[in-house]
Amino acid sequence: MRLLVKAPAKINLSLDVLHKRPDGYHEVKMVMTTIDLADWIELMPLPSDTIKIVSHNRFVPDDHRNLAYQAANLLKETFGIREGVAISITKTIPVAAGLAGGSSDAAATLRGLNKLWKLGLTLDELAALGAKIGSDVSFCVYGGTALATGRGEKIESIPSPPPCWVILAKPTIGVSTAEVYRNLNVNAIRHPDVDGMVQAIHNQDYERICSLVGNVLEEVTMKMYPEVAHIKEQMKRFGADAVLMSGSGPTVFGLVQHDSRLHRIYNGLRGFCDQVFAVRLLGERNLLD
Ligand SMILES: C[C@](O)(CO)[C@H](O)COP(=O)(O)OP(=O)(O)OC[C@H]1O[C@@H](n2ccc(N)nc2=O)[C@H](O)[C@@H]1O
Ligand SMILES: Nc1ncnc2c1ncn2[C@@H]1O[C@H](COP(=O)(O)OP(=O)(O)OP(=O)(O)O)[C@@H](O)[C@H]1O
Repeated sequence: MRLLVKAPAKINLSLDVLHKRPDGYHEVKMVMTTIDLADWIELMPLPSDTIKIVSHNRFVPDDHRNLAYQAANLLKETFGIREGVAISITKTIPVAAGLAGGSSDAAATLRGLNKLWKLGLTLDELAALGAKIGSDVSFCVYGGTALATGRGEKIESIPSPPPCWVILAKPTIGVSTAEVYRNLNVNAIRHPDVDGMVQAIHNQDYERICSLVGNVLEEVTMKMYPEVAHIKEQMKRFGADAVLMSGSGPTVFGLVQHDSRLHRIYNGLRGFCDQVFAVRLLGERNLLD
């Protein structure tokens, strides 16, 4: 049996850092939502007891460093599985972009192998395993929209925001998440209103959602890469309703409700940025199953 699994990207509508923890991670409080920009993971059983990664993207490792490899390996070790699998990854999500591409590939691999190897694990169990691979993996196991706390692995699902377009523009740089967190001064943070964002989503109040978007990592990445600020300014100037950097960046996203404005923003960005996407929010969490 071959299995094809969708691995959607995420954006952070609100991202706050509360403090640095003794274990080196940062305690976060953030609202994340999946978007219809996705990698595809194909899982094929192998006769030998090995994990093989196939990817035609030169930025994606094809060995144990690949997060999808780590997901398969974790299941094999935890449940003593002797079967092999070939994992073919078709990338659409830009790499090292703040969109959780690798994390989503790992989450899709966990969901898919749960079926292929008939493990019968719940999403909560898969999410707990995912947290061992990376902080964003638990959210990606569920998808949809959530309030994430802890180091990002404690997930409370919330309704999805009202429908809108998401325009994404990625400058031609990749960002190291570890470096961005390292450069964050936790004593000089202007905290976004994450609770307000959750409330606005519950109320389906699009204008309020737009007014509350905020990400404390944005300033850090912008200092390192001024092109992020430039893209943000341009996206605002072209008429997006709200504009923010996702995760640790460098991708900037804009929310737009009117189709007419979408084309203007998209074409304007394409004038100076190679990687521009216009997609929809993905909707509720259980659409992934
Ligand atoms: C920026 C976000 O993408 C927002 O969703 C996440 O917080 C990062 O999630 P991620 O890429 O899955 O992060 P991980 O792979 O777990 O960690 C990469 C590195 O980022 C830093 N890190 C990550 C998460 C966190 N809450 N605090 C941290 O300080 C740590 O230095 C860690 O070594
Ligand atoms: N399946 C994968 N797809 C992409 N990158 C991967 C994958 N597995 C491992 N990597 C490595 O992880 C690094 C970060 O890539 P990724 O695209 O996941 O970053 P990101 O979108 O910034 O993640 P996040 O938003 O969770 O911080 C890459 O430079 C790459 O070397």
